[in-house]
Amino acid sequence: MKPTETPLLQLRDIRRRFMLGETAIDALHGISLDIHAGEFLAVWGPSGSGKSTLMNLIGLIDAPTSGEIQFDGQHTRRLDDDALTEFRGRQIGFVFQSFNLVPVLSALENVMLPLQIRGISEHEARARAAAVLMDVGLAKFGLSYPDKLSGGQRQRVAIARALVVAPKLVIADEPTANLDSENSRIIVDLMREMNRARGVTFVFTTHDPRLLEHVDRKILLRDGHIESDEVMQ
Ligand SMILES: Nc1ncnc2c1ncn2[C@@H]1O[C@H](COP(=O)(O)OP(=O)(O)OP(=O)(O)O)[C@@H](O)[C@H]1O
Repeated sequence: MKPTETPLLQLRDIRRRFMLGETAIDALHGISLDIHAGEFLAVWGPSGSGKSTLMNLIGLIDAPTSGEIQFDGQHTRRLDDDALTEFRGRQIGFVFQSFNLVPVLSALENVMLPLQIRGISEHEARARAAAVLMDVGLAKFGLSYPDKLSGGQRQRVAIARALVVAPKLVIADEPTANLDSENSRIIVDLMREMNRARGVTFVFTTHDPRLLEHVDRKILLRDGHIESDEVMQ
């Protein structure tokens, strides 16, 4: 990270209020944060602290109630829904705790899907997807369907699917929540390897402090506030 570079993400005084009937729930209370290209960052904290809410805002899936988010210098508030969808599709990959693979598609076809949605030919999509599957160690499993893969393997497919469009940012909300501790470690190591090899920025959330050992930076959320923001040496 070069300190003079424009941050990949700039969040300024972000607030997010949910209304449950007449009751207001303030999930985030004025978060300001810069994330630089190439960072490998974990957001952690207790249940209900606002981690998923923050991920949805950083991933441009949700909009803040107030405050400003710039992605690569672009004021996201100025994008309409179609522009935002297109922008998100090009710039951001997502990994979910429940893997979210399409059960009727093979591992390779799942990874091809984001490329085909963008109109890339089947031939090219197949070649690009196969290359990324190889990078995540699943070259031999391209023809396997999700129900024949272990949880750890499914999450590797999901990481390949997130990376195949060559996004600047991958957001992973609790990517290890459905995995045992050994597979959790393997998934965090794989994300780290992909971060280093491809220069892709990763932001992931976790409840598990053991997974914070190899991150560049860890942000502790509590009650919708940043309690600490530690950069590792
Ligand atoms: N759609 C919603 N409607 C109402 N309240 C919500 C909504 N989404 C989140 N909240 C509330 O906002 C607060 C933060 O929730 P959030 O899911 O971001 O926390 P979290 O840290 O991700 O929790 P967990 O670790 O359990 O997933 C909680 O009080 C939650 O109940």
